[in-house]
Amino acid sequence: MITQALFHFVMMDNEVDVFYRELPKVELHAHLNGSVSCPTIEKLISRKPHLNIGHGMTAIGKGQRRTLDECFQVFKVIHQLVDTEEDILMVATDVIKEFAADGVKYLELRSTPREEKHTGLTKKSYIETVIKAIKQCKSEGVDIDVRFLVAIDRRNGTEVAMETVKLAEDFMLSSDGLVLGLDLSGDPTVGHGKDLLPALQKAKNCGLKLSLHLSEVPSQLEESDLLLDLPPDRIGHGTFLHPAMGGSQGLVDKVVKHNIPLELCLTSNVKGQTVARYSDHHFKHWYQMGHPSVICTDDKGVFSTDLSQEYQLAASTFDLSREAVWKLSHDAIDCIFAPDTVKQQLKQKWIYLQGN
Ligand SMILES: CC(C)=CCNc1ncnc2c1ncn2[C@@H]1O[C@H](COP(=O)(O)O)[C@@H](O)[C@H]1O
Ligand SMILES: [Zn+2]
Repeated sequence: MITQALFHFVMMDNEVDVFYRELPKVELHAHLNGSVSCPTIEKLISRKPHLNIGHGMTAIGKGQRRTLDECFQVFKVIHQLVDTEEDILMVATDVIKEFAADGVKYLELRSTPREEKHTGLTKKSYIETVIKAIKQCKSEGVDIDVRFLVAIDRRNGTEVAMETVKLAEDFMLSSDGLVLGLDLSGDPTVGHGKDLLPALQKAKNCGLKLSLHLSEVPSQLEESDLLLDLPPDRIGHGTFLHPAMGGSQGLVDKVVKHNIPLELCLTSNVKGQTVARYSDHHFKHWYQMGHPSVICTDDKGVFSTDLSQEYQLAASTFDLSREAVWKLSHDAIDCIFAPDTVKQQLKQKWIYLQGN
């Protein structure tokens, strides 16, 4: 598996300057099934040839764009390929090793626990299997600290959200600090956040950290206003919060007041067409304000990218010096959900790597 992770990395390496590859990085917004690389998809396809799934159906290549709806169809295809404990173990192990090969030193993976009656997969065994993969990579000495966020798919409504919070709480208490929080994701055009507020409030009260996809599409201003009062511990995308993007000063004020870091995913937003071009990305507004902004991949498999490329893209688009890029990756440490001791260890690692 190491060989395949390295192959993938060498293939992508042509496009990325070694500075970005060697830059130590923190990845805080990565959906497990959106992060599956081509070599892993190939292994999954060979396990399930009867599904007749081709590569073009699981990734969006260079220069391509898709509607948001088409992007969400891609996840459905991947979910067909990943429906057993064995698949999840392989996918999670490969994804972790690929992030490590890309210079990511700390990773918060997120995934929606799924039940698959025909294979016996349960939501509990789903999470247990991801945890098993994290522990397996650690025991093999893979140089990356990996944590897990349990995801709520907003499409599934109030009751499932409440069940997911309970599950996440159980694992938070029994996983030796591996399960740290909750993610709210899924098709932003479906459902309303107000129906999920009680579940999110409960999660917060029991000590789960919250990362919420907010204002990924323009129509969510009222929902964002409501969810920001929780407040969440981090925001995914927040594309339409800023007045320059059609949001409002009131929303920005709330984000600033609570000092809520943003997880920003340039390629995802451009390929999903919520941002027209890289130079229009809302990174520029928040970064200029000095607000905590963390570069992330979202779905490195689906969007055919990796974190080094995303840093390079941010730097070339917004004219960031190497010092500024280094500071950007260093400052991401303060936004992780793991405790202060872990932050200190990571900061030591950054200092060590800068000197070498
Ligand atoms: C369409 C598009 C531009 C996608 C990127 N933005 C996203 N917005 C909201 N939810 C997402 C996004 N990317 C992945 N997800 C969530 O992550 C799931 C896939 O990873 P997993 O099965 O939870 O392991 C998707 O089914 C979806 O619920
Ligand atoms: Zn996301």
